[in-house]
Amino acid sequence: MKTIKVVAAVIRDGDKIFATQRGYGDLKGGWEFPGGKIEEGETPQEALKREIMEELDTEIEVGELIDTIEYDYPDFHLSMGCYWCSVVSGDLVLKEHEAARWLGKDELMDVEWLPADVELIGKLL
Ligand SMILES: Nc1nc2c([nH]c(=O)n2[C@H]2C[C@H](O)[C@@H](COP(=O)(O)OP(=O)(O)OP(=O)(O)O)O2)c(=O)[nH]1
Ligand SMILES: [Mg+2]
Repeated sequence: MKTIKVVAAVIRDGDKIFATQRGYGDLKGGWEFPGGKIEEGETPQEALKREIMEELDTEIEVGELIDTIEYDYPDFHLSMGCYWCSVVSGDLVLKEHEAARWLGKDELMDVEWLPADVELIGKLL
């Protein structure tokens, strides 16, 4: 099966984290951490900064790796590096997503996460 390498930003502000709802494609409507596919020649950190600029018009600082999630979707294997991040500048403008929420710890289960994210949410709790 084909492996897709993805990076995702867990953007934190105080005790809340930023979740976004996918606006297009097969998984439309599911909640995720913003980010996307690593392109050839990029480090994970470079890819994540680029993706967040593209998707949210915001500059971030990429911190520690939280976990790498490995998940089998029906048609590909996902390998997703999830990093703690914080906003450096910008207003988190939704350029591709349908909606976004800042979630506190007691709200993390209030949205319908993509299947691969459920394990990560368990770890964040
Ligand atoms: N960004 C992101 N993708 C996730 C998460 N969970 C999860 O299963 N995925 C899957 C959905 C996609 O099949 C795959 C790649 O993410 P993506 O669609 O954001 O990639 P991208 O921004 O490069 O978008 P595109 O140019 O390919 O349309 O990872 C998550 O929390 N964040
Ligand atoms: Mg994306």
